[in-house]
Amino acid sequence: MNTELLFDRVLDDVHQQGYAIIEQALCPDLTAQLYATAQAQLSAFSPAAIGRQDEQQLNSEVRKDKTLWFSGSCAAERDYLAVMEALRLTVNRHFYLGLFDYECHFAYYQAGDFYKKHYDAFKGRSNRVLTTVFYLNTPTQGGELVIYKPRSKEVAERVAPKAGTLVVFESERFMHEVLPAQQPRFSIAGWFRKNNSIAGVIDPPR
Ligand SMILES: O=C(O)CCC(=O)C(=O)O
Ligand SMILES: [Fe+2]
Repeated sequence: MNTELLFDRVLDDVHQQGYAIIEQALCPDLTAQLYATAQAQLSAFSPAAIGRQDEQQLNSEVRKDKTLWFSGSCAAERDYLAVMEALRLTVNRHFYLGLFDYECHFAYYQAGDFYKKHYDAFKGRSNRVLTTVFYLNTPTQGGELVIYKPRSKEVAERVAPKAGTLVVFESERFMHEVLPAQQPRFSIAGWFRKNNSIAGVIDPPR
């Protein structure tokens, strides 16, 4: 999909419903290169932490995936970041959200790994405005992303991870979870942030 069409669909769907789910969002070559990049660095992934730096904890009750922050050292990472930068500028032009940067990591869920219901941001406490999830492979079973309706226990969407699918949603509005993976599941989770700082500390630090 060309980026103009992609961005139009993200803008429309986020505007209308607060989230967008777009298949074949990036060219298959780039998706494959990102997948290869993630796999090549597998030994560098580490158990994901939850909470802010001062209170960061490993909580394997809540999430089991392993993550690796982008280093920008590979061409595929830089190409992905360039698309997200263009999306950031487009979103800012249309929604005046004042997004000032984007951070992302690879995530790897092995069979049995999950991420229980959570918000990526809490009203007034975080600077994460928009969440992005981009899937790098297509497990045939398990690992669905479940997005809940705002202030409700009802499911809004159940997304089967599929290589090339991009999901974007408003971080403060949508509770979501990752159901237990049954096969290896690779993705890139990212956040557009606004420039909040709490007690002079940019939040959230890595
Ligand atoms: O991988 C997904 O589908 C969502 C991951 C997620 O919710 C997160 O990393 O915060
Ligand atoms: Fe999340």
